[in-house]
Amino acid sequence: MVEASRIFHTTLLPTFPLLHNNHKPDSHTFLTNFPRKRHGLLQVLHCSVSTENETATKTTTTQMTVPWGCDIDSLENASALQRWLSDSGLPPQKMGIEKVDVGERGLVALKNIRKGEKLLFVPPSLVITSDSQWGYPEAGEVLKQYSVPDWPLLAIYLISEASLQKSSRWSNYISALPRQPYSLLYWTRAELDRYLEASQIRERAIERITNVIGTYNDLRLRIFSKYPDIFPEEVRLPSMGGRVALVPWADMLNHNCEVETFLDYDKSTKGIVFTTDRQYQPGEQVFISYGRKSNGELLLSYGFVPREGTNPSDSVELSLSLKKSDKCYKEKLEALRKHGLSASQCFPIQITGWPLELMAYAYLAVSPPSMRGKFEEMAAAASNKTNVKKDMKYPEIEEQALQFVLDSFETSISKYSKFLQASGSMDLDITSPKQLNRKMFLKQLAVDLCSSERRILFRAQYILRRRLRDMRSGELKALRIFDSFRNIFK
Ligand SMILES: C[S@@+](CC[C@H](N)C(=O)[O-])C[C@H]1O[C@@H](n2cnc3c(N)ncnc32)[C@H](O)[C@@H]1O
Repeated sequence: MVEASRIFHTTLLPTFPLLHNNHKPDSHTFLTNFPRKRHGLLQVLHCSVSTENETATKTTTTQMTVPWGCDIDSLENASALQRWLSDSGLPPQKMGIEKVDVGERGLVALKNIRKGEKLLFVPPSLVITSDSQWGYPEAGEVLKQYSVPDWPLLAIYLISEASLQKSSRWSNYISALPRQPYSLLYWTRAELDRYLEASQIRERAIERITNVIGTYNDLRLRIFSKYPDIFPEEVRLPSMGGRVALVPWADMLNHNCEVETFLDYDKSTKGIVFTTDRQYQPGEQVFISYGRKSNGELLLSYGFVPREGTNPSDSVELSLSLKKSDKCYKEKLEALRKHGLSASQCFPIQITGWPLELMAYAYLAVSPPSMRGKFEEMAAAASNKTNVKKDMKYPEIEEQALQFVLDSFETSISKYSKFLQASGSMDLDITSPKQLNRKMFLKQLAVDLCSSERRILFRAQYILRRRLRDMRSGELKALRIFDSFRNIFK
């Protein structure tokens, strides 16, 4: 549970237009007028994941939005949250919310903090889980009756509570959430295609969005349609990041790639804690780790990209493919499928190297028909099965395999370079200043991500070129020695 409580609202909630009738209209999210009192969830469920025009075009001018969350750099709501948490049982803290250089708002040490010290102690009563009490209990009961998994349940819970506004127990928390998350879940398909064409993270984002939509459609068919009073037809759920608890105070902590400390449940105090892995002076920002994630994964889930070269867990996915013209294409594909792989496969590349599985795939891709007896073992070594020998060596095709990998690196690098060169002059297709900020920001995130991914590929390219050069010059030397021997024995 607590493992999963590394919850970050940005993955769970989008911009959040709700039904209400006495708030300022928003330029890109609109809501229908609905009587608030009777149907808590009716209001709740007329919300949309979209921050794009899509929403506006489907709604009418009489619709209004309820403000929710705040600007990411707003301290006012964050301080109100801190006061409410203290009043609700959060023990005195050695950290306070402040404006910070990394992550806009964050938790900053108020006193000296020792290495190895436990911090936070958020009691279970202040953690949002699938067992939390619903402000609108009918909806909770229906969802539980259908055993809805934790993450969609929590997302619906938050929507529901947000619609209750001040009368929700969590209103201070909800008001402190950043209104505009930049995780890839909130990028439109056009934005993903335009800015992340070079990066494999685009596919991951599309996959995850498809997953969320699939879950929503499933819920709609199975549950919402059966309870139209509670869940009306127009329901649209926000994206949901697959987390199972929300920890209000803890999720003010920003991520640092070099920090090795994660949220945990402390049995003795029955609270959510983390143990510092370094000391902090007063005024220093305190960080946790959101997990050992690549820059692409951080952008995907949390909407930020760490500074280039600062993430030791950074990696980029390289796609390798069998050639359709390969005489043994069918046999190779069959061998791959047997081990859960396909004709096109992604492998993670780090600045320190690439996995053995990638080389095994490359061996298979370049091996001639005379090696068909080895296809099976090559495919097994390329798979993520751990009980097979991975460090295969086939000296007779090693050079071709390395060249094949190098070619794949170079194809990928040229895609990144094309995007990065074009990004300077990219027409953003903007119709409003608000959109301009968003587009500029997304473009910058894409540029940062692509630069860091290309950097890893450049390094890999350099290593491979050297390896091939050494190999070829070694062969040349051997050939020369062989020739001189031949001359001696002539
Ligand atoms: C759990 S919240 C942390 C609190 C957040 N800064 C706030 O003001 O609400 C996670 C969000 O903080 C920001 N963030 C966290 N770590 C960051 C980092 N290292 N660099 C930039 N932004 C970061 C991202 O917007 C992320 O989605």
